[in-house]
Amino acid sequence: MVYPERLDFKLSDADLGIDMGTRVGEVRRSQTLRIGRYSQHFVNQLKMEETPVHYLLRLHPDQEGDQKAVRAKLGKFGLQDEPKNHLDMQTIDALADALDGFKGGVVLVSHDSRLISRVCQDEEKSEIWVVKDGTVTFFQGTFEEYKEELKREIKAENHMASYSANTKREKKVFDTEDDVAKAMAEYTFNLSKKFCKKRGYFTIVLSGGDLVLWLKKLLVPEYADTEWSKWHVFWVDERVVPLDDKDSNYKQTLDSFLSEVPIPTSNIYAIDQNCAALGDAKGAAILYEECIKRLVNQNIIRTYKSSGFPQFDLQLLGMGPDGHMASLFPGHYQIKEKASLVTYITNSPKLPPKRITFTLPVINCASYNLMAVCGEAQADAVAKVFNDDFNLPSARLSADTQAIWYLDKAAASELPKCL
Ligand SMILES: O=C(O)[C@H](O)[C@@H](O)[C@H](O)[C@H](O)COP(=O)(O)O
Repeated sequence: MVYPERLDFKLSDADLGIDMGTRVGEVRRSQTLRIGRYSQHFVNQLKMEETPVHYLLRLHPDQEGDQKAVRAKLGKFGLQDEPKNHLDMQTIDALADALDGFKGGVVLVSHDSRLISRVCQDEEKSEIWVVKDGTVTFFQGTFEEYKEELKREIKAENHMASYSANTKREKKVFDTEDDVAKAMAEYTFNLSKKFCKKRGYFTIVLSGGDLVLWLKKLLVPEYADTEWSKWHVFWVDERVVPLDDKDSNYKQTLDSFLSEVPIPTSNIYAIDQNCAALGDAKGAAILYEECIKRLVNQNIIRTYKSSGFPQFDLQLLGMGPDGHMASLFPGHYQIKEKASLVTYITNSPKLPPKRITFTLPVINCASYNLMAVCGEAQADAVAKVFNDDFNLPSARLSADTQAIWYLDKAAASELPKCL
């Protein structure tokens, strides 16, 4: 592999991968670029009546032009690293005013939320980059939204309890994906029968991904006596896109399965239509949680023993190659959320980026959790889960009565023989 115009740069036999979101390019220094440095520690050398421009003119009296010309030469781009150190409140405000009025570009590195709030008020003129854990990531949103995100993160950390599984993880391996889909349908049918008889309702939670198509296996004559009218259908996670968008889990499930069975429309709980249309993930999560609580009050959804968390009869889940389940992704703090029933993410590694998701306590309170995973792409994550690598959200899956994994041979291919 050669790089254009860089014949001295050559790679052979290299296996390269580029992560989503990575920007690749070459950084070159413009020949006209001149870098100047003005340290605030020079403060003692400045005379009270002297501005930085005066100061520079004093050092370089040979500069051509008046003050204005010198100021113009000072540059169109400024890098300000913790500029407020040693400044009092009034001077910080003056700095903010100056930065606001500055016509060039500024990279401001600061811990001072007040200064950042002032300078990054206008989303059109500024953007937030978060420097954390050795990386810099672009934050999609305003600084106020970033502060709110931080508060949620801290709250989630505070609620973090040590993981303890309610039930032992079980598994069944099938020859093909089709066999997994059929077995999943049979499992669902049997539980529907059990709960409809026992309670007169069946609360079932679906997810997106391949599962949407596998549900079609329920449409065979064998399961014709399913009591569809008693079904109440929820989503463990949903993409916050308009309900008629091709990416909506609701739309996909409606098109492939729900439109084929007589489940009353009022028993199908999609996310709020307006929030979905506006891409308002936070609003969608709040309203979905309210909806769940309302159904708990109406005794349609049971509650889990003493904790009072909602308890669904069955959840059908899928896992991504990175080990995520629902919209709980590795390395994202939503997995630690213990206070809410439903939370949201606006930078999901799996697109689309805005999603809502049940939190781990809600997922694990379900009576039955069936995780169906097919394909070689997931084999590595499956092996990690069965080796109890709890960095993978799916490894934390449990249930009140049974947490069972249905795998095809390809997904199970990296499991050690002993497991
Ligand atoms: O909305 C979603 O994307 C899902 O609910 C997600 O959690 C899914 O279940 C897994 O990513 C598995 O997806 P696949 O079945 O496509 O591998």
